[in-house]
Amino acid sequence: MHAVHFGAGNIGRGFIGALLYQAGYHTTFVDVNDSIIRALNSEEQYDVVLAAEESETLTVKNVSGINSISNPDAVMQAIVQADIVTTAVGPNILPVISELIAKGLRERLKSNKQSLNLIACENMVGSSTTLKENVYKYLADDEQAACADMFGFPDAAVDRIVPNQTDEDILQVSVEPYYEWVVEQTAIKGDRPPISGITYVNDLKPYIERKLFTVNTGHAAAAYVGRDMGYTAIHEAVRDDNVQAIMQGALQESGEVLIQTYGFDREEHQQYIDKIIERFMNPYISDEVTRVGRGPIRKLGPNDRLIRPATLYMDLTGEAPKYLAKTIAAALNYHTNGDEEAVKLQAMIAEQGYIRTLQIVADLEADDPLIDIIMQELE
Ligand SMILES: NC(=O)c1ccc[n+]([C@@H]2O[C@H](COP(=O)([O-])OP(=O)(O)OC[C@H]3O[C@@H](n4cnc5c(N)ncnc54)[C@H](O)[C@@H]3O)[C@@H](O)[C@H]2O)c1
Ligand SMILES: O=P(O)(O)OC[C@@H](O)[C@@H](O)[C@H](O)[C@H](O)CO
Repeated sequence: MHAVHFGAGNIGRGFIGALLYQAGYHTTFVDVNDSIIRALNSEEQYDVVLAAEESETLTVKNVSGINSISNPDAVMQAIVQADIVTTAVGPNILPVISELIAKGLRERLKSNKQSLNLIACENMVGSSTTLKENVYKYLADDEQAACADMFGFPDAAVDRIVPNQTDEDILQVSVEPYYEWVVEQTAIKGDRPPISGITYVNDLKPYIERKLFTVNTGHAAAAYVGRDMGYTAIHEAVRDDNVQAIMQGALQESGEVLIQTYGFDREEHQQYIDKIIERFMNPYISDEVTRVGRGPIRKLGPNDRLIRPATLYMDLTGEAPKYLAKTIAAALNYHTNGDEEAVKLQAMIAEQGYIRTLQIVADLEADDPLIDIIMQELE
């Protein structure tokens, strides 16, 4: 079996690649980072190290790589032959890889009559659906119709904390032991990919929203409030009582939204929150606040981990989402020169002020009450 995976980064190598290997696939990683691609082709394997008191190492074999900038034709051919295509490149990169995927699918329609599933493993609601919409922009109407018959784009939720890597072996990845990969089975074409680590569900929405509005909401609170208070690592930030109080408060608010929307059991949801906070505290992982806070404009988007639960909380309870608002305020104050979006956000604020910037990035109406609530917290 052959897998093509776009994005040989932290989660690509540390999670998806590992599960594909364990399921018996040869994985061709597609990336623009030439050092990683060269290393994959020369080593043909890499280590995934579980960051825990009793560390374990899995050697992921049967891997190779293609640089999509220098060898796009090889990527197209790999898509023609593939049994599954996955991505973990970041939501902003999905439009960038879509043209090449469209070319690969067009080529495949001519010679390979097997169905294919393409699963985007990005932290967003509707990642594979977004990939599909972008891929279809490059296909004519008749090609789209043929693709709709043959190719599935099941949405997915992926959860495993994989920090930026520091080992001198550029392929080695240190990961937390926990993982969850949930895939929407109703959108699958042909047989379900035989990957034992995947949980197939009929309705993905509760799973992706529970993950995004708990793991990622809590993580964002720790990162933005932690950064504001001078912390560099997540496990240190979450040990600060002030950070902890805001993060816990934000998770109670997003939890209320999830419980009211999906009918989750209150006690079980609290256990889910507690487990996640324990994961953030893992002393064997050093996760930088700048990785977790990366892309603040994306994270302040209307459907992302902060604005969406805050809006729903107001709608459902009629109350102010005080702790989510504190986190959003900290996100608006997020400064770091190494992050293009953080620099852009601060330039927008300097030029247009907080209120207008928030309206633009969060797509809020000028009279949305959330704006005032956030501004009060900002002060
Ligand atoms: N790291 C985590 O803890 C984690 C967990 C769950 C989900 N995710 C999601 O996985 C995705 C990737 O995150 P990450 O942490 O692995 O980031 P990362 O930066 O480590 O990896 C992204 C990879 O994509 C590559 N890339 C960039 N442009 C590309 C292009 N045009 N074609 C092919 N490859 C390209 C980069 O070179 C990099 O290797 C994001 O959507 C993230 O939200 C991450
Ligand atoms: O990947 P992002 O930028 O959407 O979010 C940063 C982290 O919260 C995220 O990568 C988590 O580590 C991951 O979602 C855990 O499953």
